[in-house]
Amino acid sequence: MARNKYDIDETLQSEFNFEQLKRLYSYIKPHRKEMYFTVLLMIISSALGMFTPRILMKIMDDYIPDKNIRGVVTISLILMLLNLIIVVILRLKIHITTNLGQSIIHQIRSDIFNHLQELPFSYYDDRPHGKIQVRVVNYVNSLSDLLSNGIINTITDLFSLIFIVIFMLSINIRLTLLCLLGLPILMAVIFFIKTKQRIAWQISSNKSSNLNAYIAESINGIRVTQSFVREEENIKIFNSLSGKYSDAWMKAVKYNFLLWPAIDNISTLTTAAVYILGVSWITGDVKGITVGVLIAFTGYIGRFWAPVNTLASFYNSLLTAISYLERIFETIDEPVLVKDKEGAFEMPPIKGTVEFKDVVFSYEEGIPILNGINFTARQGESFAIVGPTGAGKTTIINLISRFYNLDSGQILIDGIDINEVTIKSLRKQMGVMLQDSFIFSGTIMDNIRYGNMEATNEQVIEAAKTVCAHDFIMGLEKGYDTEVNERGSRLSAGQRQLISFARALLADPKILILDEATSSIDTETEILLQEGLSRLLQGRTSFIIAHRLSTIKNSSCILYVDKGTILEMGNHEELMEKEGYYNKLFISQYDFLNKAPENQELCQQGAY
Ligand SMILES: Nc1ncnc2c1ncn2[C@@H]1O[C@H](COP(=O)(O)OP(=O)(O)OP(=O)(O)O)[C@@H](O)[C@H]1O
Repeated sequence: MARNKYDIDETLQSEFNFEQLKRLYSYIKPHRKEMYFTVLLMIISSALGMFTPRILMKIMDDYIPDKNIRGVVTISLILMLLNLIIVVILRLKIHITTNLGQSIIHQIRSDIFNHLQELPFSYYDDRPHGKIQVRVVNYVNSLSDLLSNGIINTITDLFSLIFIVIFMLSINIRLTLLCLLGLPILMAVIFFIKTKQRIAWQISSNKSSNLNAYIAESINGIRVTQSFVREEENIKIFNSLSGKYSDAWMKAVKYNFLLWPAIDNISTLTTAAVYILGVSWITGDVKGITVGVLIAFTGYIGRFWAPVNTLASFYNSLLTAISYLERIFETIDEPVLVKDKEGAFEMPPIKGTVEFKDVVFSYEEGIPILNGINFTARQGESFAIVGPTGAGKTTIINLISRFYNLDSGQILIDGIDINEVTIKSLRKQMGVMLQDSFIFSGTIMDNIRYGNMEATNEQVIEAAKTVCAHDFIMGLEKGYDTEVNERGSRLSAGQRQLISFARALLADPKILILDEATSSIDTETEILLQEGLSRLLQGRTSFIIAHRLSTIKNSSCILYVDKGTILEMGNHEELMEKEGYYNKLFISQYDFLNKAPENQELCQQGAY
């Protein structure tokens, strides 16, 4: 059972997790030199900006009363120069930070994707693919603003604040203290909303994940949806999920929006207080407070609240980012359950003996799927596995490639326990054709070559010829260079199977695993294919699952499996003689097919 579905929220972390920020820093660390340089530039720019109100104060209090026009002109030129330097610094900062943000994001995205490549089938069995996708793309992108601007702006703004307070103090201590009175009020607001805001963002990220999971599922299942006229139902589900996401987002954003009005109100109140008290202090002849001082001071007050605003935004994006980081790191930390054991060695060139010894396996704890499987397939033998649907056939062959870990027992290849060797060296020597013959976007040639990246074009064509795929490929407009879409939607199911069949063969494996490899291939092609297939199986150990029993009649051994147990084992003749499960299955299939007039001719040809 899937651990997670599109309508089930993922669990939330209950605490603000500083560990995630520490880990985020490990991505920033390699770029710290550029970061320090940019912060330095920004500090210079902000320090330069601090001089403007002071210069204005000088004009108001000295040059204008003295009618010193030369002084005004000189000072104006200095101001222009300062602004020019600030603009150049800002341009440089934008350039550096954008590159920086993107490199960090690229690194995080690569780490998730690389890890996803390692994760076992069980990880993908357990959760909707849309929820995985949203982490790699959307969540990582959401960090972009924080990484490219947020951190640098915050450090710079902290310095700006310090400068501003120093400048303000240097002008007038009394007015400065009046202005700083607003800060504790702001702190109280932040403290009040912080936990609610974090949880709101976590919920919002969950809802977006659910929505993405459903969109991915709907796109994958669109053919079934349209066949069963389920469009309206789907739209309803989509609208409900989308609505929940919008509501969650609005709620989270509302907390963010609480901060800005709070800052605005506090800054307006303190500015008003500075004006009112400042004017009354000027008229009351309080020492050190002049018109110039008041004008310069209000200039600083404006600048004081701007960085406070940025810091509050940073705090908001930090909380949002933490809800995404939680998911991103969770994916990167997902344990690779099927991995090389310490001291694992390279699988020597496989000869082909495969032995199952008391293999017990379950996908989920407590629900055994295989209950002690025992058999030995010797080098070059072809083993067929038959049985009712859900019997455990695919599970048996998936274990040979070690796609899952066993609960107990052993699988030995040439006498070596497959747990003892590296997974890559094991899988490289096997040709596997899974039930879902997946086609990647690219050319037909690329798709077949997936089985052996070093294969030449001639080898690819040879493999295609062996599995009777060559003729239909040559019939496509560009032959082997014809582009196919992901999942091979422009190919028929049988054509897709032939391509993945060729792909499996190209690896020239000593062990060949074919799960329903020929189920969608028409019977006439299959008759042709049988010949190629029997040539191909020579010298290789093969495991074939086929519902069409004609395909496996000539196998060295047939395993009849039901409910995770081998009920019968032997070749076709032996099992037919036994008059047990296999015999019953064979006769019922033969009868069924023979009754259909169009099949009679093919039956006589031996296709069934
Ligand atoms: N990823 C999974 N997680 C949990 N249970 C699973 C998983 N895959 C298969 N099963 C269960 O394991 C049992 C055996 O499945 P398996 O795919 O091996 O059957 P099969 O004999 O190949 O069936 P079919 O002929 O229909 O392909 C089934 O009961 C199935 O429900």
